[in-house]
Amino acid sequence: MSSTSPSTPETASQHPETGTARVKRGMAEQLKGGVIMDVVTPEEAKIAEDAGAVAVMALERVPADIRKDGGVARMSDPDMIDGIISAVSIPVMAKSRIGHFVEAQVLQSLGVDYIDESEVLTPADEVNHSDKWAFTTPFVCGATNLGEALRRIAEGAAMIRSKGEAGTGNVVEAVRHLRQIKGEIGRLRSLDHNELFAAAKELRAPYELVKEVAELGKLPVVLFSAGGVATPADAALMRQLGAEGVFVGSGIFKSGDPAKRAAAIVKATTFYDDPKVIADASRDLGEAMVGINCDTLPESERYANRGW
Ligand SMILES: O=C(CO)[C@H](O)[C@H](O)COP(=O)(O)O
Repeated sequence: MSSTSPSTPETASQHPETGTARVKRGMAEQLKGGVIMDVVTPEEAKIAEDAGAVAVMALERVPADIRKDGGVARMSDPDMIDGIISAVSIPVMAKSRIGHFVEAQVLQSLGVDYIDESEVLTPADEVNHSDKWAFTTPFVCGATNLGEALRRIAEGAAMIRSKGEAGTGNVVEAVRHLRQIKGEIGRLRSLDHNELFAAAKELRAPYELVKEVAELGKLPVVLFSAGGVATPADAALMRQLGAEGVFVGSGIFKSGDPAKRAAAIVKATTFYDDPKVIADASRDLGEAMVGINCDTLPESERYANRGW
């Protein structure tokens, strides 16, 4: 395994029984260019699959409803996850709370294809994320900046999504976080090798990972964008800004015509650099979800602040 990359060797050899980083990261590679849709029932999962989603994400409530209803947001009911797995042939992801490694163990035992250790659910641990190397199931995690992304990768995440502000229907934070991550990667590339040690200290990330990103000019795992994508043009924007795919939740299932909007977002994600196709995909979609202005959102209601 040491022939892969600096971010993988010790983990694979220390945990040979739990699946290799190469396999886990490779699964995310297969989703590139696609849309991963939040679903809360088997019926929604079917709508997502029929619309062309590359995977679905099972959760208890879409983020807009978590915001509206409040309370503690947890892993979905196992029966619901089983139902979603049976309903579709595409990969099924499911969310665990940050640091709730027992929810993650349960999700792995249910046979989900990916676990999202997600800030959208109520964190279970205010200090520690789960040790993701301890699982055979790969994990995706959110990040608002490069240091956060690299800390999650050091813990074993095999895919990163920029966080955005889930459940707002407002793409502004998704843009901010993706630009932040891409901008910091660009800055690392301009440093000479002597400067990478100080950069690692500033990023609060392992030196070997920082060096790898500086050399590659990208993360060593797939980078998607999430949180607030609500229209075909939003999805295309994130792709043009460098996201390798998008997660969409509330924007689809809190809209007037979920099936139509889901298909339109898939089309725009595929043809993200063709304004004519995006224009056509944007026609006659019915009502978009009502959004929230992020500058009026109190700090305590910002999910992106969860995780560190
Ligand atoms: O956490 C997620 C990614 O795993 C959600 O799927 C995503 O953030 C949904 O946000 P929104 O409802 O704003 O589309």
